[in-house]
Amino acid sequence: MFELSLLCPEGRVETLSDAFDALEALSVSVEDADAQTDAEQALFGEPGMPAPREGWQRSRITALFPTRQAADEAVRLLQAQDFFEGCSVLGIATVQEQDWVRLTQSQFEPVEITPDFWIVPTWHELPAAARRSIRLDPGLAFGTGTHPTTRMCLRWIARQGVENGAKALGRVLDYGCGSGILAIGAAKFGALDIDAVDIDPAAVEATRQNALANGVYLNAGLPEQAQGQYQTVLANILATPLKVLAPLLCAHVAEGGHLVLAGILERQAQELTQAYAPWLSLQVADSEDGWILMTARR
Ligand SMILES: C[S@@+](CC[C@H](N)C(=O)[O-])C[C@H]1O[C@@H](n2cnc3c(N)ncnc32)[C@H](O)[C@@H]1O
Repeated sequence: MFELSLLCPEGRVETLSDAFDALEALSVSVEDADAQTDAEQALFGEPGMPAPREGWQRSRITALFPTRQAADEAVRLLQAQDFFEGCSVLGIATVQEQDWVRLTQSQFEPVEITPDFWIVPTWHELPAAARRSIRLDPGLAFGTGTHPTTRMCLRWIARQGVENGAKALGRVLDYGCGSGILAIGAAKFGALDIDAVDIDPAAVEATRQNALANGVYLNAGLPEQAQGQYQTVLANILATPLKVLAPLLCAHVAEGGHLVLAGILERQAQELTQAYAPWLSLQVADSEDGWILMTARR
C-alpha cells in the first residue's frame, strides 16, 4: 500500500478529506502538523463546551491507496483543484505489509487492577494470578481498563467488594457506562441489581454484548432508565457534565450509599467539591496520572 501525505490549513481539512473519499482512498487520517513542537494545539470537545474545530492550524492529512498509480493520480487531480491552494504534497511512501490484526492486538495487554483482578482481552490467556477477571476487547465504546479513570473506579469497586463483603455494593448505577466495564466489574464483586446507562446508544449495545460475554446480568439502557435509589452510584464522565449532573446523581444515592466520580483532573477537585456541596461532601479517594477519584457517602 502507499501513503500520500499533504500539509493543509485548517479551512481545507474537510474538503480534502471528502476529496480523498471520492478518490477511493482506503483510509484518511488527520494530525496536527505541529505535534511535539511548541506550536502543538489541543483540540478536543467536552459535553457542554464548544464543539472542537475540524482540524489544526496546520494539519497533516494522510491517505492510504492500494497502488502507487492511484496515489500519483490523486496528487495530479488534487493539484488541479482551486481548493488545493495553500496546500502542499509532503510525499508518497510505501507502507510495508504487516499482520495488522496481530499488531493491533499486541497493543492491548491484560491490565492489572489489583493483584488478583484483571481486565483481559479475549485473545489472551488469563494471567495465573487472575482470580476475578473481565473479558473485554477494544470496541466502539470507551472503557477497556487502559485509562486511569476507569482503573481507579475498578480499584474502588474491588476494595469495597473485598473489604465489606459481597453485599457491600448493593444496588448499583453505572451512569455513563461506555463499554459497561464498571457495571461488569461491580457484578464480579457481588452486585446483583445493576443499571448501566449511557446517552450513546452504541455504548448501551456494547454494554449488553460485553455483559453477555462475561456471563453477567445487568439492565443497560438510556439515562431515563435510572430510577430510584442505589447503594452505589458510579459515574466516570468528565468534570463539566459531572457538575451539570450533580443534583441528578446525588438524588440517586440511597441513605448510607456511596457516590463515586471519575473523569476529574487534580486541578478540578475544588470546583467539583463546590458543585456537589449542596447535597454531598466529596473527598479525593485516589489519584493516578493527574486524574483523581472523588467519593462521598450519604
Ligand atoms: C469516559 S466514558 C466512561 C466509560 C466507562 N464507564 C469507564 O469507566 O471506562 C464516559 C461515558 O459517559 C457517557 N456520557 C457522557 N455524558 C453523559 C450524560 N450526560 N449522561 C449519560 N452518559 C453520558 C459517554 O457516552 C461515555 O460512554
